[in-house]
Amino acid sequence: MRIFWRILGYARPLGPVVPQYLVLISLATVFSVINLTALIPLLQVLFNEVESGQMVVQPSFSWTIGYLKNLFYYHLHEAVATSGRFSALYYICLLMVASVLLANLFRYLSQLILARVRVRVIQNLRNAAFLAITNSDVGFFSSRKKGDLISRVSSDVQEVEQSAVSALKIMVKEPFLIIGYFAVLFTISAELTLYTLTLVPLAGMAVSVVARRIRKWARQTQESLGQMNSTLDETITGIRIIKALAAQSYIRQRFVKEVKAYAAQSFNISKKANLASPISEVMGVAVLSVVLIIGGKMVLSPVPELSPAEFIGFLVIFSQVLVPAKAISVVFSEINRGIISASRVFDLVDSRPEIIESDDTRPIQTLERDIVFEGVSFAYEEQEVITQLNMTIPKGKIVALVGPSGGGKSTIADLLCRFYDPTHGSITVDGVDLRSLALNQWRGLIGLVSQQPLLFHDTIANNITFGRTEVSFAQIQKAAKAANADAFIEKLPQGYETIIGEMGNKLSGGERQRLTIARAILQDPPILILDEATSSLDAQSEEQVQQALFTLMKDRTTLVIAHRLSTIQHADEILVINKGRITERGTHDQLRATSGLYQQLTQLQSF
Ligand SMILES: Nc1ncnc2c1ncn2[C@@H]1O[C@H](COP(=O)(O)OP(=O)(O)OP(=O)(O)O)[C@@H](O)[C@H]1O
Repeated sequence: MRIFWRILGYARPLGPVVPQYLVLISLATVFSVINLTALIPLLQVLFNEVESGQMVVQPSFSWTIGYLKNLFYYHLHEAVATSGRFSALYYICLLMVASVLLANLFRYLSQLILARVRVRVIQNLRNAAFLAITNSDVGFFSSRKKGDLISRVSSDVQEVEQSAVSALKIMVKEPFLIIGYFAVLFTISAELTLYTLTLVPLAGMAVSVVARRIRKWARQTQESLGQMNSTLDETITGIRIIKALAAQSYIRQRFVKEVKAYAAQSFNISKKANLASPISEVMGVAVLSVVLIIGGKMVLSPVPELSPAEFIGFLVIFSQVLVPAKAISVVFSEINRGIISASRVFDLVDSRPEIIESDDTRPIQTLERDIVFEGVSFAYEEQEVITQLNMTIPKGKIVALVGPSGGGKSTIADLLCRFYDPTHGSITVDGVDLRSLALNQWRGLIGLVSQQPLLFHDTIANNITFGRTEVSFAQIQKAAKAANADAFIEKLPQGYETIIGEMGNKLSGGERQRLTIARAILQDPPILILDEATSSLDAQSEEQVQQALFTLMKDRTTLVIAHRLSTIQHADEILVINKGRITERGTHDQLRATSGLYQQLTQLQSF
């Protein structure tokens, strides 16, 4: 239930619509009740229970249903006396049509309000989940499955909409009707109503047992869905490799297995969920029969406590009570699914990043002097991947990291971006610990050109500006020119407005890289992290990318994870990183003169 209230909390700022809703639903209820209750006088007229000529005294006013009833009968008697039974019938029918019209009008208006609430809840919930994803640490994503995260933001939120939020509709509408109907039932026969009141909860209990079972299955179903999404995502992303390895049948088998598990679990849920309705229906009819027996006795006794018309009216109204009661019981079983999905979404929403700003955060505008790693060690889990690292990147200089794969180069770059904090030692920027700096300001000073260019299914211009709106077309073009990208862009059919496909898959590797370089040039960050691409480009492409990189690195403080000899030759210091430690350091010429790892690597030319 706590989760349910929390879901409703996402309706903010729609709180002020509550009174509006209450008024509308009350009116809808009143007219629905009038509509059904009109049946009793109708039957009385038909059964000749309202005798013509019999006049009653006009009742004196009071705030009770009894007053309304008496007033109605006063006018009914009058109508029968003056115009005859048939006209009375005619008036009652008019009353029924008018009341059903009004009831439905108010119900429609109240449902519009609920629809607004529903839409708002889902909108806010989805945004909150996405916000949590964008706020999460980089490390968060290595321990989570992408498909599972996607399914939390998409299908879990949808599940909340379909069940929990729809349940809201029933839960705030039907109780009003039940109360309204019971009020009338009480005025017809308090005794009979009391009997029925003791029986209704029995029916409810049976349904709640079913509801509890459903929870268990619901969580598993959503988890299976996440698993399926993961496989789907991996397959689409890696379709080239899957085909090249002829692994289609392997991946299909995996997917088929997951789909089967999902199907089995959702069938289990349906088995239980569909039980709710028959159980409540059978219980409903059982309760109705008991009422028939007790009420029948009251009508048939020598001194009837109820007239036949009242009894039929009672039964009709009581059968209507069962409709909302049944709806509520079904909702209780459905709501469980929504609650499970909601708790999966809230898990995500509640995840707190570990990398946060300290209370006394210091602002940073630019790099003045240097970045210093002092005794830095780092472990992702148990195993240390960086050990006692000392290095200085002076302002305006290029420091290159080289070394065998898995040595820890990317981890050093991640530490510099503060995607992770060192487990030991410190990183200082102009003498200030990185952990004390305003995080977003610091990251804003860093331009990251990575091995896997992040490109979106959007135009070239938008991929270069990357969310910055204040940039003119001339600036975009200038950046593209500096990155050696202008020539190929101009040749494209729509130039800068060409859509480049998902992850830029309509461009070549070299073109993609130059586009991200153009983006970095436009961003103009004082610090640059360059994770060079290992993928081999042809000589011409390589030359163009290289030139673009030199333009980019000019006058910037650069940490480069180097894979090309040409970049390294210009580095002010080269650090050879092996198994998390610096094993050699110096300039290209100095290191080449030694007979260490660096010399071996240069002989391979690419590393
Ligand atoms: N998210 C992670 N969780 C756990 N271990 C990780 C994670 N990322 C990297 N590692 C491990 O840390 C070590 C260093 O990895 P890193 O990516 O920094 O190496 P690298 O020198 O950049 O390699 P490459 O040149 O192949 O990109 C490796 O042993 C790797 O398996």
